[in-house]
Amino acid sequence: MNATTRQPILMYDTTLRDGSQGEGVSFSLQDKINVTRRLAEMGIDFVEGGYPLSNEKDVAFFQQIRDIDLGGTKVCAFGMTRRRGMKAADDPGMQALVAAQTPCITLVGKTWDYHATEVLRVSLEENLAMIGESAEFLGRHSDVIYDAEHFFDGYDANPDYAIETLRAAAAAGAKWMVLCDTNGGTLPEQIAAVTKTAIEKLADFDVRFGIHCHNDGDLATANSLAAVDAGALQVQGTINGIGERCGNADLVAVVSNLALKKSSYEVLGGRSLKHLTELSRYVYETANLQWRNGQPFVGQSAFAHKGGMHVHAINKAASTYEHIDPALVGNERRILISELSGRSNIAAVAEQHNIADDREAMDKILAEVVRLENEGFQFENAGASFDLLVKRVTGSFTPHFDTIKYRVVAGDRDSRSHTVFAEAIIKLMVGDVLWFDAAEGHGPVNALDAALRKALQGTYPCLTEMHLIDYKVRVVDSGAGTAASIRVNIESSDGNESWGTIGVSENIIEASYNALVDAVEYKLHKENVPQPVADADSNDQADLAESASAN
Ligand SMILES: CC(=O)SCCNC(=O)CCNC(=O)[C@H](O)C(C)(C)COP(=O)(O)OP(=O)(O)OC[C@H]1O[C@@H](n2cnc3c(N)ncnc32)[C@H](O)[C@@H]1OP(=O)(O)O
Ligand SMILES: CC(=O)C(=O)O
Repeated sequence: MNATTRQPILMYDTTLRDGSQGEGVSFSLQDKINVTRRLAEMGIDFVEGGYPLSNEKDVAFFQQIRDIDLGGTKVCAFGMTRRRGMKAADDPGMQALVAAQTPCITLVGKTWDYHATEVLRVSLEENLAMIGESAEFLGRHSDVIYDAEHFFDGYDANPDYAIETLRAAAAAGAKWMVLCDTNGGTLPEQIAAVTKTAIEKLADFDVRFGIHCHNDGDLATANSLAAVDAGALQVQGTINGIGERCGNADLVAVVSNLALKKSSYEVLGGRSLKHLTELSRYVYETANLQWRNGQPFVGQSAFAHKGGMHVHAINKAASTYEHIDPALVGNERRILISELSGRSNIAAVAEQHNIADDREAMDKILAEVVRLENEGFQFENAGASFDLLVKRVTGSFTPHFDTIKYRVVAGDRDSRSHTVFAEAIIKLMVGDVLWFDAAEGHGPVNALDAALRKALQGTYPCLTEMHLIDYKVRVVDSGAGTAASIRVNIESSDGNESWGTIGVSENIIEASYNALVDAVEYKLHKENVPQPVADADSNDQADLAESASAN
């Protein structure tokens, strides 16, 4: 390989096998097929689909995936060496692996003498026979990738025996030797030294090496990179690092570091990483897990800037506080507004308000943000409320309605349907028309939302497009140290855009109502809906539009 050629490092994804050993993770058959397709589109070289001895779902996966075109991506079935004291051909695990009909079979065997004698309760010779006979039997059907479980702990305890186990697999025809840091406690310098030695000791075999690291010391990515530098040509890991205990090496970070930081390697056949953030979020959603905001490269906070001094600098040059361009991995820069903001945060976020040159306006906005954060507000997830705040402070806010009063009765039980419901009544002025409405809902906020929109939809039909998509409540200590406040965050959507609003009060209903009002006002402002002009003839006597009705 000459100096300009990049060494390909193959990516082996075990999200569907080791990832599903993570607490709280379970994939349906369709999930597994969908994730496999996504991994193939990304250019992942190997996808470990599951353990065919383990369950019917995994058996069905291997049957169905066979008929799907995955381009150059190879599907692997995973299983352990034959059980002690039987022939490989008679072992149900071996038979299940062969029946999976995958181009590669990943065989896990014991490296650590302690595991062989204490866990499997076999002699060291029988363990070597189990590895060799299993690899030889499976190799008649598919390429064998040998996962040397506990390789680093085994090497530490008995280096000669650890190497013997690899030689047993290699002599039987296994194509890959994957060194596993199964307990995840090894340090990068040990990984590098032992990987290098293992490669040297097997120089007489035509085999390639890989690495499989767990994250118990929070070093799985660093350990994987150290092994690559020592000569490993395959990295096993999972998307988002999900997996047994503290998880596996996060392939998102491994791929990004190798592709963007290490010019001597090539991953994913040189493809772009611009769908990496999308893939990460897809896997979180499919596994029904919360995103990890602080996840390097693809997390929502990975390029989120909060400190005023940071934002000031990145407005001049993004590289002052960003290690890569977020677009390279499909992520985006975010500027957060908080009490730690400076004028630069305000100017960046309030770009559409054209106030970048108005230092006085920015100072006023900043002072208002600091004051409100002291009361328990937080604008990071309430961009729409911040937008309205800017309008209010700069004098460009005119409300579309004024609330006169509202009341909620919660917890009533309908004696016919036996359901618990809430009722809300609302009285408000739109221009010079008084609206008085009532609505029911599954809970107080649902009822208030329904009543508010019922009262307004006649005047503002575009409100029929919007609905609530998320509602969060939190108790917060206000800076004043008085009674605890309730912070309500509401996420609304109209199908084209979603927006966050906030309300804070000692009363949960009031906090919710304020967040709802902001949500509605934001929608009306973004649609440029004009505020109604009061009719001069009816100034002294408001029309009463009594539209209250039982739902
Ligand atoms: C490091 C890793 O992540 S390896 C993968 C771990 N993943 C999983 O365990 C998930 C899938 N596993 C399963 O579904 C089940 O454990 C099965 C179907 C494989 C086996 O189930 P069971 O037969 O009920 O066995 P159980 O799980 O209790 O114990 C493991 C058995 O495998 C044997 N075994 C464990 N590792 C190996 C190995 N590398 N080679 C041969 N036999 C092994 C043990 O000796 C034990 O057999 P014994 O009961 O005769 O002593
Ligand atoms: C093979 C495997 O999952 C491990 O050793 O951790």
